[in-house]
Amino acid sequence: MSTDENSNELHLVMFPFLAFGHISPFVQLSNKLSSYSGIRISFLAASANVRRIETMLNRTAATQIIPLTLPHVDGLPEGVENTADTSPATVELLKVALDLMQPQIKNLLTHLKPHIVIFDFAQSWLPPIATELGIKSVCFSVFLGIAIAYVTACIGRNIPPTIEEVTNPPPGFPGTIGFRTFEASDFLYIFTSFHGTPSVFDRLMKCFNGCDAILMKSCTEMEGPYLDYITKQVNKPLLLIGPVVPEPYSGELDQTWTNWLTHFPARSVIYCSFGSETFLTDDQITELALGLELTGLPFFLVLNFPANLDSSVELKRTLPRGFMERVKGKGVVHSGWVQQRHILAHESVGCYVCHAGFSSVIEALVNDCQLVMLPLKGDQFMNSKLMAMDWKVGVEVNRRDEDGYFGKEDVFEAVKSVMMETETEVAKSIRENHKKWKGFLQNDEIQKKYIIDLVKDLKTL
Ligand SMILES: C[C@@H]1O[C@H](OP(=O)(O)OP(=O)(O)OC[C@H]2O[C@@H](n3ccc(=O)[nH]c3=O)[C@H](O)[C@@H]2O)[C@H](O)[C@H](O)[C@H]1O
Repeated sequence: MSTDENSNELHLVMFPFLAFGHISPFVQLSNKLSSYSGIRISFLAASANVRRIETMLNRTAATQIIPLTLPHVDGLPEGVENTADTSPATVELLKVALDLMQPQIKNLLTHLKPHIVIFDFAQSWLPPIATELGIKSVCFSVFLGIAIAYVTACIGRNIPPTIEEVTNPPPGFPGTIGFRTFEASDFLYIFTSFHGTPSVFDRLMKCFNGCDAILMKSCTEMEGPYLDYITKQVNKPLLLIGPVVPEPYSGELDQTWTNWLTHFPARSVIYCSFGSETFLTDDQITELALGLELTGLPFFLVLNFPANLDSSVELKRTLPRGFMERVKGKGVVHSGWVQQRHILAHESVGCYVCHAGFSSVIEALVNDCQLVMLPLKGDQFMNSKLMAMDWKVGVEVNRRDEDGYFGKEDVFEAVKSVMMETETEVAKSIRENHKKWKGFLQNDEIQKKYIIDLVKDLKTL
């Protein structure tokens, strides 16, 4: 592809799925690229999401946000335009709305005339539209290579795999990482069709087949064998962003939390949270809360609930009886958004119990807290395996194979292994590996090199 003869400018359209877990990596990518001269970004966003994106996207003269109108879909309340604002019952209707946007997107692309449209897994209808308009399309995976590799292992199947097939790594799959029964059962979600729309697997395959290149939020140092495996499976150019480390939030940590955290000795507090849209079941909340109490360490527990529920009612309903009184002065439970990057950077925080959302684990690694993972859905299982079994930078809470049940003792044992038994070989090597990856992730030169190469790759697509 050749850029505009006169300006040599590369105009990119960004088009993420309607979820902030997806919008955020598209914003990170835009911010990395727009810091280079000659890159123009048009960021497509459903109207209701624009204000929040404005606070995240570095605005330059060459960056614009273009509001989209989400078509009406029966059952999807007006103004609900991202997964965090839906209820579990209506979340899949967002894909119905997205699919109805094809004429709007075609019209926009016709007028914007970008060189490349960078799009998400759900917009499987986009590559043919882009090709028809003479625009290159790049499918950007916000998931790690290891998760995508496992999906591409199913290429060529006429019917979805069975749970038994998913639990065993397919021939040629790098390493020995396979799924447990409850993880395999969760993985089968990608083969399920809702409201008559294509399954995630079908969408992803159409995206991969139709696009000009696949862009991964990863790099060879982090996931070389998995990226090689994907390349073999999809037979498309694989572009890499490199190690993407979220930019630190500006400003200070809220005074209330600073005051609370500062009460405790350095590296003693457990921060426990599950990202932007992962919710625990009642039983999981009970066992987690009791497990944290059992450690005897101070803790800051963040529990969120689907948008259609009242979180204060849910907290009262789900926390064990007498729990808040027993942990008074030592533990806090909060519902709602917190300044996670500030919290992880606070010197009192020594352990992060989390869902293994990729941004969250990276944020833990660039700080000094120990990583205890409790993955609950989708790519989180694979992210956690990469961290615990490949990189060996943290531990996973032990679970029952058939249904993923964990008890308070399992939470306690996992925390104990990294926070109290610090002289064991395992704990020592976890700390060593953490240090190594922290150095790698903080190396600006490596990050810059990947972005420079990516810009070159995009220009020559
Ligand atoms: C692709 C999708 O991303 C999802 O990610 P989610 O947004 O939960 O988690 P992270 O990647 O850790 O990202 C979460 C991001 O939100 C920030 N944050 C979150 C909550 C809060 O209260 N305050 C914060 O600052 C946090 O610091 C991080 O930067 C899931 O894994 C899902 O499985 C995956 O498919």
